[in-house]
Amino acid sequence: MSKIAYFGPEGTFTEQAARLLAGDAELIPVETIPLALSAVRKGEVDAACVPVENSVEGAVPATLDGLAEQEPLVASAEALLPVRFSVLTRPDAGEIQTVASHPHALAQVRLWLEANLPGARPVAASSTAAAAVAVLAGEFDAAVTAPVAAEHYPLRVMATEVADVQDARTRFLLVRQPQHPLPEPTGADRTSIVAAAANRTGALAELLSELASRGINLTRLDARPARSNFGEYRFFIDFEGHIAEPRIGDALAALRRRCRNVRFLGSHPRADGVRSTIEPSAGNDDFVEATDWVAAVRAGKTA
Ligand SMILES: O=C(O)C(=O)Cc1ccccc1
Repeated sequence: MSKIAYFGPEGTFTEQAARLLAGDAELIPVETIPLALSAVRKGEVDAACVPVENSVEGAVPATLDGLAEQEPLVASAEALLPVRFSVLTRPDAGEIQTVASHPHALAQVRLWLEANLPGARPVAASSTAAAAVAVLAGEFDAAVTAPVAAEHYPLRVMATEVADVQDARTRFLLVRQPQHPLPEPTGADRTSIVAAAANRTGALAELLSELASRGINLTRLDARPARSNFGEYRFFIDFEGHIAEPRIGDALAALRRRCRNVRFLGSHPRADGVRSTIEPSAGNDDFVEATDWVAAVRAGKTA
């Protein structure tokens, strides 16, 4: 049976996402995102499930940095979860003075906490479920968690369906070693790369223009410090399409030509099923026809 590590402990949102993506794989909780990624790199598990972006709070830095550094890993699937929180306390809780959770969760319930627990101090925990564990251990008074955490930990449910922004969602990735075969293209796919653009005028614009000129629609652009030199950035770029498509292969080759420091982070079906936009003259058939024409000209068969 294959093994999938997920950002745990048991009862995180990531466990819910891993269950959606796992099939019949064995799920193994791991305390941090870097540890989940390193379990894949070491071959201790076949894949890892990690959160990558949230519609309210944006990117999950530990995942982006973890994918940009060390041995390459490639995303082979994604899941999109609606994010509404539960607030859990010990059954004997008195006054709530501290509320623990993952920073992304705390940021998404700030208004609710101000209105409902005005005196409580927010405290960052490594995950929502780690916060539940800490409440159980008496370290904090309340935890902001995924709804499933209440099934794992004997805590009292003080509130459910808590969210300052309705319809918030988090996207999760299933990442593997690069030798694992990529999923087939479906017409509703996402490709991700990270590129360390040179520190000179127009470098990022040049990379983006390779995608724009091929009619490729971006779905995300995030900058993170390169961490080695102050002022240097890595750009995480997601766009519609699959590396198996001629138009996407052509774009990736152009990006590589412009930037030796580009890393492929995966091509996989989109969880929302949105099909790629194909601009006039920028479909796969157009790329194939143009390449075939050049070959025919070179072979002296046409002009
Ligand atoms: O801590 C968790 O439960 C996670 O899986 C990370 C997370 C935190 C907040 C919203 C979505 C995912």
